[in-house]
Amino acid sequence: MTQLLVSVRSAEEASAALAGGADLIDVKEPSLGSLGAADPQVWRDVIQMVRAQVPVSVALGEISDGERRFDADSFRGASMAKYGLANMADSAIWMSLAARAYEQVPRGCARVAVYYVDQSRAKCPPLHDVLRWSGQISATTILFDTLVKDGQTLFDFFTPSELTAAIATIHEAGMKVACGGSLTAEHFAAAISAGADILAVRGAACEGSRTSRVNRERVRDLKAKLNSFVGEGKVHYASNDKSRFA
Ligand SMILES: O=C[C@H](O)COP(=O)(O)O
Repeated sequence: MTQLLVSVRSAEEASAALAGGADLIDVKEPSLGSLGAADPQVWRDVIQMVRAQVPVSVALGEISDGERRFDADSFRGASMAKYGLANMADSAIWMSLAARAYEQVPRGCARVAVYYVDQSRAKCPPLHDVLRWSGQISATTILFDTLVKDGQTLFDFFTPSELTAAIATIHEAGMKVACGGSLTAEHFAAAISAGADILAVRGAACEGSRTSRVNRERVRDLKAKLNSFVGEGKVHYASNDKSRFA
């Protein structure tokens, strides 16, 4: 069943996301970018607050920001970790640079490989290269996200059928797929129909912009929307059938 991931920047926001029914909590600092790394003390605060009720993932920033060392202890209690690959498209050695950065993620913490769907703006490597490389870091999940948060969503860059095909390829490779990128409830049907395992949101869970606060009621509404598809199996999404899931 598709799960709801909510990105938070504090233990207080994690509490709101949990109370709203989030299935996974992701820690990031949204003012520092799409995958902005929060201070490891924030990771610890969130992990302590969540008390293993749901998995917690941590965002580690961009590989292109340069090597930032994280204390191995900071990852204690984190289930997943991810870096962004923005600005790596022109690097001949991005695969080894990125693989080296992931080496500091302890083995018990699953690695998530990220593909920015606004690839030309993000200047990130193409999807097929990210997938080829994901084996090098033993990634368990591929996250589709947008680098630039200007209102364009995942579906401004992927048609539903392109997303379906990409997810099928990733599933065949034995990995899960998390879909993010300014998704709102009205995108859920298309993403679930395409086969997404996880829907990753921040902006839609916040009171205002994605740098404002996560709101419990908003998370509850998003979870209710997701739950409305339970039992549907693959949602049969078609352009003339949107109203059923709107
Ligand atoms: O991990 C996914 C991102 O936090 C999604 O953020 P967004 O919904 O504001 O694009």
